[in-house]
Amino acid sequence: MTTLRSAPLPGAEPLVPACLFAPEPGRGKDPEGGETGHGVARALSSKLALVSPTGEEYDHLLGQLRARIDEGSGETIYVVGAGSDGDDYGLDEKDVEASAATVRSLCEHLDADLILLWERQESAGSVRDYLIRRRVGESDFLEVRVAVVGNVDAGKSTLLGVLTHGELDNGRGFARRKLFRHKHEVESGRTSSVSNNILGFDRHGRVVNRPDGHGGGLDWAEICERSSKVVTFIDLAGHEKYLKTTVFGMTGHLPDFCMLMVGSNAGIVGMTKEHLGLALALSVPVFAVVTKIDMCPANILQETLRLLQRLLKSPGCRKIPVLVHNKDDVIVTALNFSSERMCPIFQISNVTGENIDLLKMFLNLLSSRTTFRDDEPAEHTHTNTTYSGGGVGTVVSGTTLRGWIHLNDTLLLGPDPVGAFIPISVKSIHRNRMPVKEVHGGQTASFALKKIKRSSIRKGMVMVSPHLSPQASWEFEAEILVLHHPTTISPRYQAMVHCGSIRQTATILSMNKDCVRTGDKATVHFRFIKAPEYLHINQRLVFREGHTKAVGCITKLLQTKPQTKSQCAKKATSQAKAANEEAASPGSGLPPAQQVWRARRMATPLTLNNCGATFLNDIGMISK
Ligand SMILES: Nc1nc2c(ncn2[C@@H]2O[C@H](COP(=O)(O)OP(=O)(O)OP(=O)(O)O)[C@@H](O)[C@H]2O)c(=O)[nH]1
Repeated sequence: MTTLRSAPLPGAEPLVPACLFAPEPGRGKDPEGGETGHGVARALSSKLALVSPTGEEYDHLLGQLRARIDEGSGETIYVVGAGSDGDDYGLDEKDVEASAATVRSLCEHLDADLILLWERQESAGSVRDYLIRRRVGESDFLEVRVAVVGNVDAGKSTLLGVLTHGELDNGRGFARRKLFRHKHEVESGRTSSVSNNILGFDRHGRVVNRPDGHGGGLDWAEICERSSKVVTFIDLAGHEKYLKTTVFGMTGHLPDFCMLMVGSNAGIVGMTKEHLGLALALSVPVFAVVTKIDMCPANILQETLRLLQRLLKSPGCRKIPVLVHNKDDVIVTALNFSSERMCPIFQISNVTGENIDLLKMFLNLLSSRTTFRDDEPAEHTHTNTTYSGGGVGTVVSGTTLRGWIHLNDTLLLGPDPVGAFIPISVKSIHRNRMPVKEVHGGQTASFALKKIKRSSIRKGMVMVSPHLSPQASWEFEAEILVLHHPTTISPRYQAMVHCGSIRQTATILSMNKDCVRTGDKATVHFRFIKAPEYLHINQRLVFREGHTKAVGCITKLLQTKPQTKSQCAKKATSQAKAANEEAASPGSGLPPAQQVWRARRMATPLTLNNCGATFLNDIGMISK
């Protein structure tokens, strides 16, 4: 059992090693009759392994399952009746029941729930897939973050409305109305900001969210209380106008996975490739959802699927697209999804509800990619700040990257404009609006802070354990790859750096080449223009300005010492002067090359279709 069911897909790595054993006579003994580890290992690989294990074998199983649950951030998929020793898959009814009883007993030992996902018939009998999920208390739940991207009108907000409010769409924007936050979004039907929506699954894998009608809807805290897993969707804008916000959503909200939405009638248009490229650059595993199959002629749907698969297989992408048709496909793709190469494709309709169940099942099987260790010092990044009345004060929200944060902990908040960190105390903690006493790495949370002004908090700030002795950097070195730039990039060029939740303009001070063009790689020395930031080596970054895009990785942190007060005052004066000049004559303060670029950009407004294709062509994602 616990092998990757059926043949692994080409190039996909099995999620778990083959294992498990059977208590056949002589198993686990060498020819002289002595016990051997090798014998147990061989036994572990048989499909009969769980039928009636010996004490030693049971302990092995327990250890193995515990390790796999830890590795899977609290859950794993277990296959009963399929060994890796070459025997035909399947067990007769008696053996399958005996194996299920063993798995149930293992789960009880580990305080985990056992959910039967699917039973199928193979040549030698039944094979069962189980989801095993560690039980969590009422105030805890497993968390997975999914960024939702795709071109405008692909049906992103509508799908989230359908999933999280349990009501189908009418094809004219009914479902998305429940999600929009701004009046102009309701009027235009376009998402402009990053918004979060949650979908809860209970311990039996059933959806917790309920339709709103007749007072049946649940608020976020109620959903979280009743869920053992909560999928948080980060709904991002499809329109190019809001690309800056969408890039921030992808880098700052640290999604575990990316759901790429494609309207079957429109096909691979506009920002689809741009968003896919962004997910690839940030190494976020992608699954695709093709919507509107209810209204799309069969030949157009097939053409969209063909182009999507071609795009995913192309050299720049190197994914393995798999069309998901049934529960079996869902389990196989979920098992292999963490390999990053597999890309399941769902075909759904928000109006008829076709295949929405398969998508929900898949979402329930996704596990967080954040590995978490108990002994790491705490680190939390901020993506949002609000002020709450009623004595609550300033509330910051974001993702805890490492360690534990408890109520009343004292942490260091920073960096401020001069790179300093100040001690703060955590007054209250909420996860998805549910009050909790602590959070750990991989979880999103909001913290109410004592004696902190809202104006002193900005995006990109962190809250870290004092043990980390944090230092902010004005300058850093990064290896970058230019995905698209109309001319050349050279020193003194400025653009926005997105790095985690940091979003700040930086200047190129120097590079290991005179200039770089589309497709070039370079080692670049950057300097932030406004404030130093808290960075890590190996952190991914996106560097962009208009159509210019580069991706990279931080290789060196430079100038970490805070500046002196006089340096700061001097800088503030020169910045104020530059701002006045810019206001009087826009663009005049830029280096000459950028002035030309700016003038050209002003003259040619961005169009929907020119950006994404060029971008992926540049990185060879479209095979010519
Ligand atoms: N017939 C049909 N219409 C759909 C389906 N999904 C979405 N729609 C309609 O398509 C339109 C666009 O859907 P949205 O959810 O606003 O698209 P979006 O991708 O969120 O667009 P932005 O927020 O601007 O990025 C709405 O009128 C929906 O009712 C579907 O599966 N079938």
